[in-house]
Formats: sequence, C-alpha cells, structure tokens
Amino acid sequence: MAPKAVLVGPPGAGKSTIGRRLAQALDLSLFDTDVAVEEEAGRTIAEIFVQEGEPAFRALEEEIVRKAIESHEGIVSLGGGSILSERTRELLKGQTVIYLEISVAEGLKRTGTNTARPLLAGGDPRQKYTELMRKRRPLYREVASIRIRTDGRSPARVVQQLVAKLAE
Ligand SMILES: Nc1ncnc2c1ncn2[C@@H]1O[C@H](COP(=O)(O)OP(=O)(O)O)[C@@H](O)[C@H]1O
Ligand SMILES: O=C(O)C1=C[C@@H](OP(=O)(O)O)[C@@H](O)[C@H](O)C1
Ligand SMILES: [Mg+2]
Repeated sequence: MAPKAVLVGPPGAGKSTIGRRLAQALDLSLFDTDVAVEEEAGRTIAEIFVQEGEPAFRALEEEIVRKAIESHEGIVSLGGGSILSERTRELLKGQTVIYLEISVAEGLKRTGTNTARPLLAGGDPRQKYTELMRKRRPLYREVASIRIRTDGRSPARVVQQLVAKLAE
C-alpha cells in the first residue's frame, strides 16, 4: 500500500507541521522520517551530523524513507534533503507528492531561531538557504504532483486547501 500523500520541501516549509495536521484532518497517521531516523539512531539529527557526518545521515535517511514509502498508508513527511537521493526520487514516481513551496525570506524566518538543523548552522543563513534552494528547487519540482504556496498562509489554511486538492 502506498501513502495517501508524501510531503516534500525545504526546511521550514511545514512538512512536519502540515503533515501532523493533514493526518489529523484525514484521520490518518503521520510518519515523519526525521523522527524515525532519530529513533533508529538513538540520537538527534544534529548529533548524527557531528559524530558521523552528512553521508552517514543520508544513508540512514534513504533507508527509512524507502520503508516509509513502501509500507506507510497514512501521511509521510520527509526531511528536506531526502530528495537529493536519486533512489528516493525514483521511489516517489507515481506517488502523491505534495511540494510545500516557500520563499527564502519566509523559510529563513521559520528556521531562524531553531538550531536543530545542522545544514543551516554556521555561516550566513541567507546564503546557505539560497544556495540550498538553487540546488534543490528543480528536484522538488521534479518529484511533486501537487504544489502549494505556504507564504502568508496559516497551517490551517494550507491543510484546508490540501484536503480539497486530495479529494479532486
Ligand atoms: N503555514 C505556516 N505558517 C506559519 N508558520 C508555519 C507554517 N508552517 C509551519 N510553520 C512554522 O514553521 C516552523 C517550521 O515548521 P516545520 O513543520 O518544522 O517545517 P519542516 O518540517 O518543513 O522543516 C515551525 O515553527 C512551524 O510552526
Ligand atoms: O534539508 C535538509 O537537508 C535537512 C532537513 C531536516 O529536516 P526538515 O526539512 O524537516 O527541517 C533534517 O532532515 C536534516 O537536518 C537535514
Ligand atoms: Mg520536519
């Protein structure tokens, strides 16, 4: 069985927040791959990055994402960088994939004070986020079957629109 929907997008787009609320609205369960990675590793994502490096994190993430896409029947929220994996992009073909779009300015506001995302830590966050979007925007678009802008829209409004789109 396939998930009802898989959420993708950059850090701060709302994959975890919207995923939780969308699952509630549809009476489904949420599988958040970041949470599963931390449970599997017994450490936080920040700790995995520091202790083992990003490639080790990506390998674990790819495995957890595969299991989620192959077996979770509810809503799946992916980590922002999951789509960097070609194998994951292949698995997403034919799935209902929602790309939560967000501007760099709004993405920075939403992630700004949170230190849990090692990829945005250190250096100039605006430059990092801009560069991240330059690389990833084509990949988010490639895997998406539904795109929704989240700037200036409350989570409740985003969920309302997604429920309508999923019923089409
Ligand atoms: N549509 C929205 N409008 C305003 N704030 C939002 C919205 N979606 C998410 N947020 C806030 O942005 C932050 C990051 O959201 P999160 O769901 O963790 O994003 P992601 O999982 O995509 O990185 C949280 O503080 C959340 O409350
Ligand atoms: O964009 C990324 O590469 C990452 C995003 C994070 O998830 P969120 O997108 O939920 O913040 C988390 O998987 C990790 O810190 C790496
Ligand atoms: Mg998240």
